[in-house]
Amino acid sequence: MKLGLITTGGTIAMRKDTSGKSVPALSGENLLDTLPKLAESAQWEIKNFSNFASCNMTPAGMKNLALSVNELFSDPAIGGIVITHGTDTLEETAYFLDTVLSDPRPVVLTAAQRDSSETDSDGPRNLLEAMLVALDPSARERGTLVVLNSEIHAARDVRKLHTSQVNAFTSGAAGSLGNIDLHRVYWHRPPSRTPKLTLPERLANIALVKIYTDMPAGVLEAFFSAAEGLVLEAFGRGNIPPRLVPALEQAVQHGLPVVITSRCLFGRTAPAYGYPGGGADLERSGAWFAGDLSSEKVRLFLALALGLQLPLPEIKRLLEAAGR
Ligand SMILES: NC(=O)C[C@H](N)C(=O)O
Repeated sequence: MKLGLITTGGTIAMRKDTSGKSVPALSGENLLDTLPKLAESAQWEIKNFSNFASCNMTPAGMKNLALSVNELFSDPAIGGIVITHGTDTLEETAYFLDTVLSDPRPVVLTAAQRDSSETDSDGPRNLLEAMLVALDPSARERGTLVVLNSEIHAARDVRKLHTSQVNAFTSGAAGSLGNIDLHRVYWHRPPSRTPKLTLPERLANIALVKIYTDMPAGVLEAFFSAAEGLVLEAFGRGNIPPRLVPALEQAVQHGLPVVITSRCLFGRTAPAYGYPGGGADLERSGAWFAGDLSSEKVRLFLALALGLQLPLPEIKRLLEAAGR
């Protein structure tokens, strides 16, 4: 089968420099050279999209990546696409692609936590297993997938939880979609359906603000002029210090969508508390809730939906469906 390989960079494509620090080094061709089995098992169409650390990825870059995926898929002989990416922002790119891609063929993101200079780098195995998933006929129509450490994750659920370990990625309570064992792909569950959006001409500029104890209202207000929408990463179930509520209300009155997420890694936000600054107070002030979708993913969803100029009530409905 013919597969596409799009390389964007990340530790998987890095090597140690003379000072012992990891820096970008390998092209797509170099990556395939690391494992003869990769070259044998598929015919590859390589696209070296970029070679940077994933702190350089942007929503505009994700949009270009989506266009590159669609361009590769215009070849009916391509059965699936593997994308290599840095782990730092991988879950964002995966979610963006999952939201805007509609082709049933698998798109599988993979990465590494240890660069290619390490004798026990996780890159070659991750790349090989990502290829096995992309080649698997039952990987079709499962949305954008993330393969690391022999696990297959759904883009909407996956998060990087550890800075350095090879088992850094988890899907929390939702669990992984499947795994790879002795070069065989096993599926545990279908992915949950998430709303799809078309690619807008322009992506809206959304600020993600982490709320902290004793945060001055002025700090929050400083974001209003800089953004077309706000994601407030609140405490717990979705609560903020009461003195920030008038600022939130003001943002809503200025027409900015304000979405409450949580600094808790797992579980849903909800307007469950009735005290000042509690979720019910925020809902009354016009804020929206997005279930268990992470702050970063809510930001991308808003950037796409506002970019499409969808009416705000429609965006609220879609976001609630995205957060389930
Ligand atoms: N493991 C990695 O890929 C981390 C790297 N800093 C990146 O995101 O590009």
